[in-house]
Amino acid sequence: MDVQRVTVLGSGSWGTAFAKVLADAGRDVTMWARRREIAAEIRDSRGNTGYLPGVRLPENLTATEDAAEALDGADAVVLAVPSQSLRENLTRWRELLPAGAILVSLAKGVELGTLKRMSEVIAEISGAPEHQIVVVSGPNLAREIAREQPGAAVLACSDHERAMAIQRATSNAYFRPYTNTDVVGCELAGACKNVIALSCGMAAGMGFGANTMATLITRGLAEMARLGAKLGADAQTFAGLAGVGDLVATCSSPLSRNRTFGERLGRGETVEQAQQAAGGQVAEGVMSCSSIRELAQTTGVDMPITDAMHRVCHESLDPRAAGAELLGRQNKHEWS
Ligand SMILES: NC(=O)C1=CN([C@@H]2O[C@H](COP(=O)(O)OP(=O)(O)OC[C@H]3O[C@@H](n4cnc5c(N)ncnc54)[C@H](O)[C@@H]3O)[C@@H](O)[C@H]2O)C=CC1
Ligand SMILES: O=C(CO)COP(=O)(O)O
Repeated sequence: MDVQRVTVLGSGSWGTAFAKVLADAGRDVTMWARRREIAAEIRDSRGNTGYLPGVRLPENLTATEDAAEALDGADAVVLAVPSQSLRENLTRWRELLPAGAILVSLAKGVELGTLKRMSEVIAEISGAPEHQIVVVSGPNLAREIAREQPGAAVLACSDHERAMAIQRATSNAYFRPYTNTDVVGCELAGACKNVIALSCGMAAGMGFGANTMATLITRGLAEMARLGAKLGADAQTFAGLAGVGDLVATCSSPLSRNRTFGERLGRGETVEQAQQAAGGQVAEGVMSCSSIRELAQTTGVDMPITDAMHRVCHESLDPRAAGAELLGRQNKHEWS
């Protein structure tokens, strides 16, 4: 199975950085951009300054605002739009997807309303079987990868051959992708860590230090892993790149949009103010805290940090009151 021609649908931060990873691994890449001027900038000036300032894109990467043109003849199609817009976007693209193309999901979220993981949404809308869908997860802050800082990722797919085809298509001097067959665990971990990063940002915004961060990261990991166990994920995944790896990167980096969003809330800004400051870029945890909370409630899993983030973001709970509530919960055994 050879993947040479790849289409990336979405030209935001991660879509562009991932397109560069593919191009630097020798693939021919065409990006689709919603805005004509972004497609023109990528094509003509080799940059996407709004999302990745200072990054020069390789010559074997081009862009168009025409989805049909972008998708023509693709061996693999990378879906690089925010989770809550994936259904709507994919519905417009589904007739254009080349038969048999591997569908690669970059989004980290759980759909509001349906509570579906992204690969489930992709299978439903595209009609593709699950073994044709590869999920990318791991500690992948787009700006670091676009600057060619060394990093790794997980490519999860029930079909090892397809995971390996995408592995070959993304391996380069600065990016090391590993394969994994635990699609459920990788997707849940990627979605949940954004919510925990919101909480860490919030704690930082309130002036708290390393102990508070480590507590939120560790107890966040515990609640993510509980949800994963309930939904059939492999426990090992949470100790790997998609679990603790992504959690540590996102919770501790000022480059994370989720952490930054939380930090603004912790400093006393409203959700609307934090949203405005994000300048149209997505902090997935703000929506996923609600869908993950509902998923936890319907499956009987205790996720107190996620519940608190939902109430801060959507029910006007004050971040300090949320912190006090988390500390005031009934005492318990660490692993109960
Ligand atoms: N930025 C990062 O470092 C990483 C992001 N991700 C995930 O990848 C997914 C995409 O993220 P980014 O590329 O960073 O997002 P972004 O906000 O930087 O870009 C989103 C792209 O999707 C397009 N788009 C199409 N329909 C849209 C809609 N209805 N609303 C908003 N944008 C729409 C935008 O025009 C833009 O090109 C997210 O689920 C994110 O969690 C995963 C790993 C790293
Ligand atoms: O998923 C990410 C890093 O792996 C990016 O996190 P943010 O969306 O918070 O920037």
